[in-house]
Amino acid sequence: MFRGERLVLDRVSLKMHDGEALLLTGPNGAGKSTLLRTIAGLRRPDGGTMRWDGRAVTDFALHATRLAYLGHLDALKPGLTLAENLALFARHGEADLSAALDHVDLQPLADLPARLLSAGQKRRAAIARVLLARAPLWLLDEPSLGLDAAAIGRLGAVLAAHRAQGGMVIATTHVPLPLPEAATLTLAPPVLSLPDFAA
Ligand SMILES: Nc1ncnc2c1ncn2[C@@H]1O[C@H](COP(=O)(O)OP(=O)(O)OP(=O)(O)O)[C@@H](O)[C@H]1O
Repeated sequence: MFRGERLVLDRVSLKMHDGEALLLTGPNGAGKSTLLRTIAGLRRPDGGTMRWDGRAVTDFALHATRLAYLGHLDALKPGLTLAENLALFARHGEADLSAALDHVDLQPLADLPARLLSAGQKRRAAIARVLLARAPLWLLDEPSLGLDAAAIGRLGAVLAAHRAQGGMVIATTHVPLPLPEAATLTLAPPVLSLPDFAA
């Protein structure tokens, strides 16, 4: 996988089964987010194959229905309330929305305009959105970023519940995450060459 002129990921291979979790680690610039976005179908690999249940992924619209992606941006509409924002993703009704808010302890803020949420509250809202997707594969880019200790505990609970139901989790992180028995894939530091600094 190239980013610009630079080969960022090369000969990376991974396999996941139901209920498993994988931590992507490595220094800044190693390609963790790039790998996660590639698995999410948001970037096309320059080489290699991605398979789901043994079949090459070619229909990326279908692939998108299998996963929930949590990136660095919160993607909340600032003028809508938290509940209105999440309702856009609650395909299984109000009870589902309410349960998701409970899981991240945001029920009391449901009617607050999203622009008034703190950074950690926005992160919790993004986790609620992941829950609402009801997808088997969760792709989480630094999910604990900005979360306080209590919120990290609740994140651990939702991750465990997801895996107990056969769900899979791939998460990038620079800090320990509440993901017991997760495998770890450590990406190598980026190789910087003179052309990287040119122009
Ligand atoms: N839009 C872009 N164009 C060119 N190169 C990019 C672009 N975005 C990222 N890169 C480069 O791709 C490499 C991998 O970036 P990536 O964001 O995947 O790393 P990361 O491991 O997630 O880093 P971090 O720990 O800082 O989040 C970096 O060297 C970065 O400079």
